[in-house]
Amino acid sequence: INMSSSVILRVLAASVRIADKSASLVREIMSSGELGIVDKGGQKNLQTKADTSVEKLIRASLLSLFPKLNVIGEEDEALDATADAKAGFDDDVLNKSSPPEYSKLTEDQIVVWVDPLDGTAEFTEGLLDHVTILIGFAVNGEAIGGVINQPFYNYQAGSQAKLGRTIWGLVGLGAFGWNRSEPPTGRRILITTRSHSNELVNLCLSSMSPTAVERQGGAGNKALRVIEGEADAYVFASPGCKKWDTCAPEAILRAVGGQLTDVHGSKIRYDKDIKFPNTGGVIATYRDHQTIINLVPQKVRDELKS
Ligand SMILES: Nc1ncnc2c1ncn2[C@@H]1O[C@H](COP(=O)(O)O)[C@@H](OP(=O)(O)O)[C@H]1O
Ligand SMILES: [Mg+2]
Repeated sequence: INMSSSVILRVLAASVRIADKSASLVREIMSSGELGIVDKGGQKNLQTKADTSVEKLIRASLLSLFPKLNVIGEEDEALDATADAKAGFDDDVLNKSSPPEYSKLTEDQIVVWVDPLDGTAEFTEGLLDHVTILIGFAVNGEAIGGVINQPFYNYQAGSQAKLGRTIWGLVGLGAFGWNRSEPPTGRRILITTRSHSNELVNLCLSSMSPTAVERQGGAGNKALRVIEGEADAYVFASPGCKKWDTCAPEAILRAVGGQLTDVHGSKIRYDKDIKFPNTGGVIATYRDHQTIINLVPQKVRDELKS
Protein backbone atom coordinates (compact mmCIF):
# COMPACT_ATOMS: atom_id res chain seq x y z
CA ILE A 1 0.00 0.00 0.00
CA ASN A 2 1.17 3.44 -1.03
CA MET A 3 1.19 5.32 2.28
CA SER A 4 1.78 8.57 0.41
CA SER A 5 -1.83 8.45 -0.84
CA SER A 6 -4.19 10.72 1.04
CA VAL A 7 -6.39 9.22 3.76
CA ILE A 8 -9.56 9.72 1.71
CA LEU A 9 -8.08 7.81 -1.25
CA ARG A 10 -6.91 4.98 1.02
CA VAL A 11 -10.34 4.79 2.65
CA LEU A 12 -11.95 4.73 -0.81
CA ALA A 13 -9.49 2.12 -2.10
CA ALA A 14 -10.25 -0.12 0.87
CA SER A 15 -14.00 0.45 0.52
CA VAL A 16 -14.00 -0.62 -3.12
CA ARG A 17 -12.44 -3.94 -2.07
CA ILE A 18 -14.67 -4.31 0.99
CA ALA A 19 -17.75 -3.70 -1.17
CA ASP A 20 -16.51 -6.42 -3.55
CA LYS A 21 -16.21 -8.91 -0.71
CA SER A 22 -19.62 -7.83 0.53
CA ALA A 23 -21.09 -8.45 -2.92
CA SER A 24 -19.74 -12.03 -2.90
CA LEU A 25 -21.33 -12.54 0.50
CA VAL A 26 -24.70 -11.21 -0.76
CA ARG A 27 -24.57 -13.56 -3.76
CA GLU A 28 -23.70 -16.52 -1.49
CA ILE A 29 -26.64 -15.77 0.79
CA MET A 30 -28.97 -15.45 -2.21
CA SER A 31 -27.83 -18.81 -3.63
CA SER A 32 -28.17 -20.48 -0.23
CA GLY A 33 -31.90 -19.66 -0.43
CA GLU A 34 -31.92 -18.87 3.30
CA LEU A 35 -32.53 -15.12 3.37
CA GLY A 36 -33.64 -14.94 7.01
CA ILE A 37 -36.24 -12.21 6.42
CA VAL A 38 -37.19 -10.09 9.47
CA ASP A 39 -39.90 -7.37 9.46
CA LYS A 40 -38.54 -4.24 11.18
CA GLY A 41 -42.05 -2.71 11.33
CA GLY A 42 -43.68 0.02 9.23
CA GLN A 43 -44.03 0.07 5.43
CA LYS A 44 -42.02 -2.73 3.73
CA ASN A 45 -39.20 -2.27 6.23
CA LEU A 46 -37.39 -5.58 5.94
CA GLN A 47 -34.04 -6.95 7.02
CA THR A 48 -32.32 -10.14 5.82
CA LYS A 49 -29.26 -12.12 6.83
CA ALA A 50 -27.47 -10.29 4.00
CA ASP A 51 -28.13 -6.85 5.56
CA THR A 52 -26.70 -7.81 8.95
CA SER A 53 -23.73 -9.93 7.75
CA VAL A 54 -22.64 -7.32 5.22
CA GLU A 55 -22.87 -4.49 7.72
CA LYS A 56 -20.67 -6.44 10.15
CA LEU A 57 -18.15 -7.14 7.39
CA ILE A 58 -17.99 -3.51 6.26
CA ARG A 59 -17.75 -2.14 9.81
CA ALA A 60 -15.08 -4.59 10.96
CA SER A 61 -13.03 -4.20 7.79
CA LEU A 62 -13.05 -0.40 7.78
CA LEU A 63 -12.39 -0.01 11.50
CA SER A 64 -9.54 -2.52 11.52
CA LEU A 65 -7.72 -0.35 8.98
CA PHE A 66 -8.97 3.09 10.05
CA PRO A 67 -9.97 2.91 13.73
CA LYS A 68 -10.84 6.61 14.02
CA LEU A 69 -13.47 6.69 11.26
CA ASN A 70 -17.05 7.47 12.32
CA VAL A 71 -19.04 4.58 10.83
CA ILE A 72 -22.86 4.78 10.87
CA GLY A 73 -24.83 1.89 9.40
CA GLU A 74 -28.47 1.09 8.74
CA GLU A 75 -28.52 -2.07 10.85
CA ASP A 76 -26.45 -0.80 13.78
CA GLU A 77 -24.99 -4.23 14.44
CA ALA A 78 -22.43 -4.70 17.18
CA LEU A 79 -18.92 -5.08 15.80
CA ASP A 80 -18.28 -8.72 14.93
CA ALA A 81 -14.66 -9.49 15.83
CA THR A 82 -14.75 -12.66 13.73
CA ALA A 83 -15.37 -10.86 10.44
CA ASP A 84 -12.39 -11.34 8.12
CA ALA A 85 -11.15 -7.80 7.78
CA LYS A 86 -8.40 -8.31 5.18
CA ALA A 87 -9.81 -6.99 1.93
CA GLY A 88 -6.82 -4.99 0.66
CA PHE A 89 -6.81 -1.80 -1.41
CA ASP A 90 -7.93 -1.17 -4.97
CA ASP A 91 -4.97 -0.05 -7.12
CA ASP A 92 -7.05 1.98 -9.58
CA VAL A 93 -8.13 4.19 -6.69
CA LEU A 94 -4.64 4.47 -5.17
CA ASN A 95 -3.17 5.45 -8.53
CA LYS A 96 -5.29 8.63 -8.69
CA SER A 97 -4.16 11.82 -7.05
CA SER A 98 -6.29 13.37 -4.38
CA PRO A 99 -8.03 16.68 -5.10
CA PRO A 100 -6.02 19.27 -3.12
CA GLU A 101 -8.98 20.19 -0.88
CA TYR A 102 -9.01 16.66 0.60
CA SER A 103 -5.30 15.88 0.71
CA LYS A 104 -4.94 16.84 4.40
CA LEU A 105 -8.12 15.21 5.73
CA THR A 106 -7.70 12.99 8.79
CA GLU A 107 -9.62 9.78 9.62
CA ASP A 108 -11.60 11.34 12.44
CA GLN A 109 -12.99 14.02 10.10
CA ILE A 110 -14.65 11.39 7.88
CA VAL A 111 -18.18 10.13 8.58
CA VAL A 112 -19.00 6.88 6.76
CA TRP A 113 -22.66 6.15 5.99
CA VAL A 114 -23.21 2.44 5.26
CA ASP A 115 -26.25 0.80 3.69
CA PRO A 116 -25.21 -2.87 3.55
CA LEU A 117 -28.11 -3.80 1.25
CA ASP A 118 -30.15 -1.07 -0.39
CA GLY A 119 -33.31 -2.35 -2.06
CA THR A 120 -33.92 -5.05 0.54
CA ALA A 121 -37.62 -5.44 -0.33
CA GLU A 122 -36.70 -6.07 -3.97
CA PHE A 123 -33.90 -8.48 -2.92
CA THR A 124 -36.51 -10.63 -1.15
CA GLU A 125 -38.66 -10.55 -4.29
CA GLY A 126 -35.87 -11.49 -6.72
CA LEU A 127 -35.58 -8.09 -8.45
CA LEU A 128 -31.85 -8.46 -8.13
CA ASP A 129 -30.59 -5.57 -10.26
CA HIS A 130 -32.28 -3.10 -7.86
CA VAL A 131 -29.93 -4.17 -5.06
CA THR A 132 -26.80 -2.18 -4.18
CA ILE A 133 -24.25 -1.92 -1.37
CA LEU A 134 -23.65 1.71 -0.43
CA ILE A 135 -20.61 3.19 1.35
CA GLY A 136 -20.67 7.00 1.46
CA PHE A 137 -18.16 9.48 2.92
CA ALA A 138 -19.04 12.85 4.38
CA VAL A 139 -16.78 15.65 5.54
CA ASN A 140 -18.03 18.83 7.22
CA GLY A 141 -21.58 17.52 6.73
CA GLU A 142 -21.22 17.18 2.92
CA ALA A 143 -21.27 13.99 0.85
CA ILE A 144 -17.88 13.99 -0.90
CA GLY A 145 -17.15 10.40 -1.91
CA GLY A 146 -18.69 7.00 -2.22
CA VAL A 147 -18.92 3.47 -3.53
CA ILE A 148 -22.00 1.87 -5.11
CA ASN A 149 -21.63 -1.87 -5.69
CA GLN A 150 -24.32 -3.62 -7.71
CA PRO A 151 -23.78 -7.33 -6.82
CA PHE A 152 -26.21 -8.74 -9.40
CA TYR A 153 -25.40 -6.43 -12.33
CA ASN A 154 -25.68 -8.50 -15.55
CA TYR A 155 -27.57 -11.32 -13.86
CA GLN A 156 -29.88 -11.63 -16.86
CA ALA A 157 -27.10 -11.34 -19.44
CA GLY A 158 -26.23 -15.03 -19.57
CA SER A 159 -23.64 -17.14 -17.81
CA GLN A 160 -20.72 -15.66 -19.81
CA ALA A 161 -21.36 -12.16 -18.49
CA LYS A 162 -19.37 -10.90 -15.52
CA LEU A 163 -21.72 -10.62 -12.56
CA GLY A 164 -21.61 -7.44 -10.47
CA ARG A 165 -19.93 -4.05 -10.81
CA THR A 166 -18.54 -1.20 -8.74
CA ILE A 167 -18.99 2.52 -9.26
CA TRP A 168 -16.92 4.85 -7.10
CA GLY A 169 -16.32 8.57 -7.04
CA LEU A 170 -14.86 11.54 -5.27
CA VAL A 171 -15.96 15.15 -5.73
CA GLY A 172 -13.20 17.01 -7.59
CA LEU A 173 -11.84 13.79 -9.09
CA GLY A 174 -14.85 12.25 -10.90
CA ALA A 175 -16.61 8.89 -10.82
CA PHE A 176 -15.56 5.63 -12.45
CA GLY A 177 -17.23 2.40 -13.57
CA TRP A 178 -20.33 3.82 -15.26
CA ASN A 179 -21.52 4.47 -18.81
CA ARG A 180 -23.94 7.16 -19.88
CA SER A 181 -26.31 6.99 -22.86
CA GLU A 182 -27.33 10.56 -23.58
CA PRO A 183 -31.15 10.77 -23.47
CA PRO A 184 -33.16 12.54 -26.20
CA THR A 185 -33.90 16.19 -25.42
CA GLY A 186 -37.37 16.98 -24.13
CA ARG A 187 -37.80 13.59 -22.49
CA ARG A 188 -38.75 13.52 -18.81
CA ILE A 189 -38.62 10.01 -17.39
CA LEU A 190 -39.04 10.09 -13.62
CA ILE A 191 -37.90 7.20 -11.47
CA THR A 192 -39.32 6.57 -8.02
CA THR A 193 -39.99 4.01 -5.29
CA ARG A 194 -41.62 0.69 -6.05
CA SER A 195 -42.47 -0.43 -2.52
CA HIS A 196 -42.78 2.82 -0.48
CA SER A 197 -45.29 4.86 -2.45
CA ASN A 198 -48.09 7.02 -1.06
CA GLU A 199 -50.44 9.82 -2.18
CA LEU A 200 -47.89 12.60 -1.71
CA VAL A 201 -45.24 10.67 -3.69
CA ASN A 202 -47.73 10.25 -6.54
CA LEU A 203 -49.01 13.84 -6.40
CA CYS A 204 -45.46 15.13 -6.79
CA LEU A 205 -44.79 12.88 -9.79
CA SER A 206 -48.02 13.72 -11.60
CA SER A 207 -47.40 17.47 -11.11
CA MET A 208 -44.19 17.19 -13.14
CA SER A 209 -45.80 16.21 -16.50
CA PRO A 210 -43.57 13.16 -16.92
CA THR A 211 -43.02 11.34 -20.22
CA ALA A 212 -43.08 8.17 -18.10
CA VAL A 213 -42.78 7.11 -14.45
CA GLU A 214 -40.61 4.10 -13.61
CA ARG A 215 -40.96 2.35 -10.28
CA GLN A 216 -37.84 0.55 -9.06
CA GLY A 217 -36.29 -0.32 -5.70
CA GLY A 218 -33.21 1.14 -4.06
CA ALA A 219 -31.87 4.67 -3.75
CA GLY A 220 -28.49 3.53 -5.13
CA ASN A 221 -30.11 1.84 -8.11
CA LYS A 222 -32.28 4.86 -8.93
CA ALA A 223 -29.33 7.28 -8.70
CA LEU A 224 -27.39 5.02 -11.09
CA ARG A 225 -30.27 5.01 -13.59
CA VAL A 226 -30.20 8.82 -13.55
CA ILE A 227 -26.39 8.99 -13.92
CA GLU A 228 -26.46 6.56 -16.84
CA GLY A 229 -29.25 8.44 -18.63
CA GLU A 230 -32.04 5.86 -18.35
CA ALA A 231 -34.09 8.24 -16.23
CA ASP A 232 -34.01 12.04 -16.04
CA ALA A 233 -34.83 12.53 -12.36
CA TYR A 234 -35.21 10.45 -9.20
CA VAL A 235 -38.16 11.97 -7.34
CA PHE A 236 -39.24 10.72 -3.89
CA ALA A 237 -41.57 13.10 -2.00
CA SER A 238 -41.47 11.16 1.28
CA PRO A 239 -39.48 11.31 4.52
CA GLY A 240 -38.77 7.53 4.32
CA CYS A 241 -35.20 7.57 2.94
CA LYS A 242 -32.30 7.77 5.40
CA LYS A 243 -28.81 9.30 5.23
CA TRP A 244 -27.20 5.93 4.41
CA ASP A 245 -29.50 5.63 1.37
CA THR A 246 -28.38 8.95 -0.12
CA CYS A 247 -24.78 9.66 0.99
CA ALA A 248 -22.92 7.50 -1.57
CA PRO A 249 -25.41 8.26 -4.39
CA GLU A 250 -25.21 12.00 -3.70
CA ALA A 251 -21.39 12.00 -3.65
CA ILE A 252 -21.16 10.08 -6.93
CA LEU A 253 -23.78 12.32 -8.57
CA ARG A 254 -21.86 15.40 -7.43
CA ALA A 255 -18.61 13.91 -8.71
CA VAL A 256 -20.11 13.72 -12.23
CA GLY A 257 -21.74 17.16 -12.09
CA GLY A 258 -25.21 16.09 -10.95
CA GLN A 259 -27.12 16.91 -7.78
CA LEU A 260 -29.11 15.20 -5.05
CA THR A 261 -31.11 17.45 -2.70
CA ASP A 262 -34.37 17.50 -0.80
CA VAL A 263 -37.58 18.61 -2.59
CA HIS A 264 -36.80 22.25 -1.73
CA GLY A 265 -33.46 22.04 -3.54
CA SER A 266 -31.57 22.27 -0.24
CA LYS A 267 -28.44 20.24 0.35
CA ILE A 268 -28.73 17.19 2.61
CA ARG A 269 -26.39 17.17 5.63
CA TYR A 270 -24.43 14.14 6.78
CA ASP A 271 -22.83 15.24 10.08
CA LYS A 272 -22.23 12.37 12.51
CA ASP A 273 -24.88 13.55 15.01
CA ILE A 274 -27.59 14.35 12.41
CA LYS A 275 -31.03 12.64 12.52
CA PHE A 276 -31.23 9.73 10.10
CA PRO A 277 -34.39 10.44 8.01
CA ASN A 278 -34.24 12.66 4.93
CA THR A 279 -37.35 14.52 6.10
CA GLY A 280 -37.31 16.85 3.08
CA GLY A 281 -37.57 13.98 0.57
CA VAL A 282 -35.17 13.35 -2.31
CA ILE A 283 -34.69 14.72 -5.83
CA ALA A 284 -31.68 13.68 -7.91
CA THR A 285 -30.72 14.76 -11.42
CA TYR A 286 -27.73 14.63 -13.76
CA ARG A 287 -28.61 18.10 -15.10
CA ASP A 288 -31.36 20.76 -14.99
CA HIS A 289 -31.92 20.21 -11.27
CA GLN A 290 -33.68 23.54 -10.70
CA THR A 291 -36.18 22.79 -13.49
CA ILE A 292 -37.39 19.74 -11.55
CA ILE A 293 -37.32 21.53 -8.17
CA ASN A 294 -39.51 24.30 -9.65
CA LEU A 295 -42.18 21.69 -10.49
CA VAL A 296 -42.59 20.48 -6.88
CA PRO A 297 -46.17 21.37 -5.88
CA GLN A 298 -46.85 23.60 -2.86
CA LYS A 299 -48.61 20.82 -0.93
CA VAL A 300 -45.42 18.72 -1.11
CA ARG A 301 -43.30 21.72 -0.01
CA ASP A 302 -45.61 22.27 2.94
CA GLU A 303 -45.65 18.65 4.07
CA LEU A 304 -41.92 17.90 3.69
CA LYS A 305 -39.91 20.28 5.81
CA SER A 306 -36.12 20.12 5.31
N1 LIG B 1 -41.59 4.57 4.19
C1 LIG B 1 -40.40 3.98 4.36
N2 LIG B 1 -40.14 3.21 5.45
C2 LIG B 1 -38.94 2.62 5.62
N3 LIG B 1 -37.92 2.70 4.73
C3 LIG B 1 -38.13 3.45 3.63
C4 LIG B 1 -39.37 4.12 3.38
N4 LIG B 1 -39.27 4.77 2.21
C5 LIG B 1 -38.02 4.52 1.74
N5 LIG B 1 -37.33 3.74 2.59
C6 LIG B 1 -35.97 3.22 2.42
O1 LIG B 1 -35.27 3.98 1.48
C7 LIG B 1 -34.57 3.14 0.55
C8 LIG B 1 -35.09 3.43 -0.84
O2 LIG B 1 -36.48 3.15 -0.90
P1 LIG B 1 -37.15 2.62 -2.23
O3 LIG B 1 -36.42 1.39 -2.62
O4 LIG B 1 -38.58 2.37 -1.88
O5 LIG B 1 -36.98 3.74 -3.21
C9 LIG B 1 -34.83 1.70 0.97
O6 LIG B 1 -33.70 1.28 1.71
P2 LIG B 1 -33.40 -0.28 2.13
O7 LIG B 1 -33.85 -1.13 1.02
O8 LIG B 1 -31.93 -0.24 2.34
O9 LIG B 1 -34.14 -0.50 3.40
C10 LIG B 1 -36.07 1.83 1.83
O10 LIG B 1 -36.20 0.87 2.83
MG1 LIG C 1 -31.38 1.64 1.73
